[in-house]
Amino acid sequence: MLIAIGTKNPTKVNAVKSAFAPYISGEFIATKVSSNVSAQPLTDEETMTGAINRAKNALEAENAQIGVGLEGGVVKNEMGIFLCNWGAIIDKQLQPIVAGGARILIPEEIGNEVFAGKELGDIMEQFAKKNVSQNEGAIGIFTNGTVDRTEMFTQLSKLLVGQFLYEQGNGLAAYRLHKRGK
Ligand SMILES: O=P(O)(O)OP(=O)(O)OP(=O)(O)OC[C@H]1O[C@@H](n2cnc3c(O)ncnc32)[C@H](O)[C@@H]1O
Ligand SMILES: [Mg+2]
Repeated sequence: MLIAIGTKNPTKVNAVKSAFAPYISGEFIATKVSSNVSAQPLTDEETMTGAINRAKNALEAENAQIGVGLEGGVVKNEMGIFLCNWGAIIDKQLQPIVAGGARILIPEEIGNEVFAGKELGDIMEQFAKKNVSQNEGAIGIFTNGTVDRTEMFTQLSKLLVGQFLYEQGNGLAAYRLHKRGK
């Protein structure tokens, strides 16, 4: 089975491989695809849509059996600005399984810069004076290294593969999203 992962970011690729490998035997291929949403999603819906689009685009680009997409974003509510992450698995049925990742508050000044139009990855690079998004991630920086971006995406990927296996074992499509929004 060919499993196409819609990114070249090593935190995402390594997370999918380590979460899927114990359960699904197959070959993994990392492929750079569009998310068809903005580079910096600002809502749960946009972030989830980006994950679904990456999964679909990866499946099609590599003619794979399964496509996987992971997308990072931020969300704002009355309590503050939070990291948000979503992931999706898609197969030839093209109806996605989705799961969300951990979320933490980010400093207000950083969140405001994101909502003013900058990418979080670029802000974090300036803030930490090194590449963050392909290493520990903002989540790793702001949790003092207790949970890094790879670990967060690994748990998210386990949620995805677990739902996929549950569905296969039970013959249910309960976890498939049937509505795709716009
Ligand atoms: O190559 P891709 O897969 O696009 O990897 P990316 O690091 O750009 O990741 P996303 O597009 O999914 O994330 C959208 C933006 O949010 C940033 N981002 C999201 N979560 C982050 C985190 O935990 N640490 C650092 N940057 C993060 C990221 O760098 C982008 O600017
Ligand atoms: Mg990106």
